[in-house]
Amino acid sequence: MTANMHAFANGAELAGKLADKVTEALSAAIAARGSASIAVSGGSTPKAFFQVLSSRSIDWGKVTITLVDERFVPADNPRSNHLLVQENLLRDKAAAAKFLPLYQAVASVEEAAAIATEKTKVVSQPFDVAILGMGNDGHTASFFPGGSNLLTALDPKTPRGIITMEAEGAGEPRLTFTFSSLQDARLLVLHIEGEGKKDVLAKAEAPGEETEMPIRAVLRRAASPVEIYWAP
Ligand SMILES: O=C1O[C@H](COP(=O)(O)O)[C@@H](O)[C@H](O)[C@H]1O
Repeated sequence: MTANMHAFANGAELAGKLADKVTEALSAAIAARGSASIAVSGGSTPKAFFQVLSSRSIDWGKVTITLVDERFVPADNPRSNHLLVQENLLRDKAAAAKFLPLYQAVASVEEAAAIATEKTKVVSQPFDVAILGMGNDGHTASFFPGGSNLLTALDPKTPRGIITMEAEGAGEPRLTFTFSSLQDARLLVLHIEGEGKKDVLAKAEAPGEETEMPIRAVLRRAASPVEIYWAP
């Protein structure tokens, strides 16, 4: 419903300030409830932020990290979001955190979604922090324009959990948390970088169908304010 823009001079400054904000949110969750949860995105954007966050003094043993979305590929695949998190976030002080992968080594992506939904039930109600990204096509999480399960994924009545998505722009079949799982995170961030993404955001903020630019569902209907972190 509400979006707040936080603009920074460069990616390094953004990474530091976003790490400050997430450190504060995870530490507050631990103080209030004894544990904390964070769902992070993959792609190319979050790498520097992950590296800065991994060195922050948080009681990481009480933090569970999972992914907003994942490709149906094992963790040694270069396109795996798990691999990105393994190499850039689950290191230094953050190596003590618990990680819940979405990918499961089973025969079908549907089976993997069912297993991942069960395994992540402990943390997603709601997340303390969810960091979303956005593609140039206006997708967020794996809510792709033209996606096989897009309407179900965006339906606020679809329960929390993970569903499958196939789309032309997605490459491999995907696993993604549903809109209902992400939209009420206590800290809901949209992390984007570059002038191109700023233009995509402006287009998404204009009138149009959610199915054409699924990020619109988050910008228009999330229960939590969307904190937009942007740098050129
Ligand atoms: O496919 C994906 O892309 C988006 C955006 O990635 P970026 O490379 O443009 O930063 C990402 O948020 C999502 O988690 C990922 O699976």
